[in-house]
Amino acid sequence: MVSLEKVSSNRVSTGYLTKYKFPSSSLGGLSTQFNIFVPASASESQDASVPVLFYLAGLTCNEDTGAQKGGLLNTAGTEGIAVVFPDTSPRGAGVEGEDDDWQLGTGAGFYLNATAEKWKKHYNMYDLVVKELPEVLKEAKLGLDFSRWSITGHSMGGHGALSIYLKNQGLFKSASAFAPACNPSKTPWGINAFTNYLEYRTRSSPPSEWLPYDSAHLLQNYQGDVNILIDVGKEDDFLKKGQLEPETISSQNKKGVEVRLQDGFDHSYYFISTFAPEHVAFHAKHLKA
Ligand SMILES: N[C@@H](CCC(=O)N[C@@H](CSC=O)C(=O)NCC(=O)O)C(=O)O
Repeated sequence: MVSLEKVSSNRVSTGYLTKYKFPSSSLGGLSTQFNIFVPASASESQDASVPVLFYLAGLTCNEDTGAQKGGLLNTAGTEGIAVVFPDTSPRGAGVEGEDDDWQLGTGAGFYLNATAEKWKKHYNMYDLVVKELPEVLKEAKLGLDFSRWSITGHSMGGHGALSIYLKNQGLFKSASAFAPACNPSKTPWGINAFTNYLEYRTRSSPPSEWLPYDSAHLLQNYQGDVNILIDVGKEDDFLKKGQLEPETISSQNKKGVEVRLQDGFDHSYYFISTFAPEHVAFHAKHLKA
């Protein structure tokens, strides 16, 4: 039994946003924090259980960023969906250089399991999100139904949401992303992260060890139906700098994938909060089908 400690709780929308912390085995025993919004419908009757949406935030963010600025909770509340906001990396791992660069280390866990010696004890955000956190939440008996689970995220977190969805066929009902890094094995943030976090021996370019974390590659090789919604702002500086490459997804013309380019929007939470209600409604449709 994991010791889940309540840090704070705030009334919002139709329920409460509560912050918890617990020692994470995925993160080498380090304490990690997450926020969870639970709508009132989860506790109205003893056997009520609500569907779950995970929101994965981007570089330099933490468990508060999406909860406070994402604009997801009013629609989640009226739709009766719980929303979980994990942190973006371990904190205080003590790895040399982990606080030197905003694109690597603290705040930049890339939702993968590190295999390189230096990082592998603590930098396992993939296991935290996909395995450990759901188990901790099930044990806590908060009225969540993990047979109805969807995932979304922004930027690095959009990469996390799409790659986790595509790596785990059947686990999630739907995935969505705001300005995701779609092809990280070939774009600067991803190349930097994968070079550091992932041990690789292959001489291919990109190394084959990186491909299980590359959404464009995973979609290319995916057999079966998908439910994916992606929004990207046309005025996003990271789009212009080649970090996102949404055409590596849209050009595949897969049924069930919608990629929308939005006029005038940038990479910020103004963009995310504008489209967040539509993303929550998209997930609600699939979670309640
Ligand atoms: N400090 C950086 C910019 C960092 C940044 O823009 N982070 C984005 C996510 S980028 C991809 O994962 C973010 O969500 N920031 C939080 C916010 O509140 O906007 C720089 O120097 O460019």
